[in-house]
Amino acid sequence: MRASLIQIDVNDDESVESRRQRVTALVREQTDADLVVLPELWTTGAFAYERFATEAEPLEGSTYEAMAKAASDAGVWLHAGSIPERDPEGSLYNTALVFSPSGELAAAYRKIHRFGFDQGEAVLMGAGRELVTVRLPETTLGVATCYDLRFPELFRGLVDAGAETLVLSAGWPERRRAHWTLLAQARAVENQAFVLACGTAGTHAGVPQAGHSIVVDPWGEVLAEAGADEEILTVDLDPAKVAATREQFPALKDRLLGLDPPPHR
Ligand SMILES: NC(=O)CCC(=O)C(=O)O
Repeated sequence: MRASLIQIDVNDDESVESRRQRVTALVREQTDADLVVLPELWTTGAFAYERFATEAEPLEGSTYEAMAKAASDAGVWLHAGSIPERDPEGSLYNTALVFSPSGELAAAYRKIHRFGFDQGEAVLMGAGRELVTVRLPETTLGVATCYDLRFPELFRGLVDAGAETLVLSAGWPERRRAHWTLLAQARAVENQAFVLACGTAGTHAGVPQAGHSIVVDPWGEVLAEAGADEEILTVDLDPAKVAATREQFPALKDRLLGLDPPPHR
């Protein structure tokens, strides 16, 4: 299975419409990939809080339409990153969209853990409540967004729901890049799953982005890592490695919490 992570440069001096067109063209070029992944809130920028309300779209808005068409033009599964979604009642969500190779919406995931403590996304956006997995022919995706990376219980829930490839779109800042790499590897090792984590490059709203999108295998080995600038990171994965790792080193079967206590010896 070939995956391409498109680490987009998200800068304030490019308009949303220009970036949307540029990214659509990049996705359409990925005809050799099975799965294409984009970052979090790449239209506005994950830290451009003042633009969330003005740039918010209905679920089936301009970005949805462009990405659905790009997925079908390229014939790829497309995790289109996330959009600032405005629901019919007017509430905002940070919503990731996944399209099938025929351009159908396969899943929408509203980010569960919002970043900012008592400001920014945490107060502007509503919280998602549902875990989302997507069955592909080669693997099952578990979908998560940026700050979710810090919450291992979410990923364990995705694994319990059948996920073998954990896909994270992000707008992670440079100043916490060490956490990004460490946590991506930790999520892969503890869940014995692939982790595909796609971030942004550039600087928006005064926040330099980490870049360094990363692909980690179920043993925790880094298969590919981007640099700091806009880049397409392409990697070939063997989906059978998940089952092989879980069989050869069956740590997931030794979980005790939530199960019956071990018998007394
Ligand atoms: N957009 C985000 O969720 C940022 C997360 C972040 O900066 C962090 O967890 O650190």
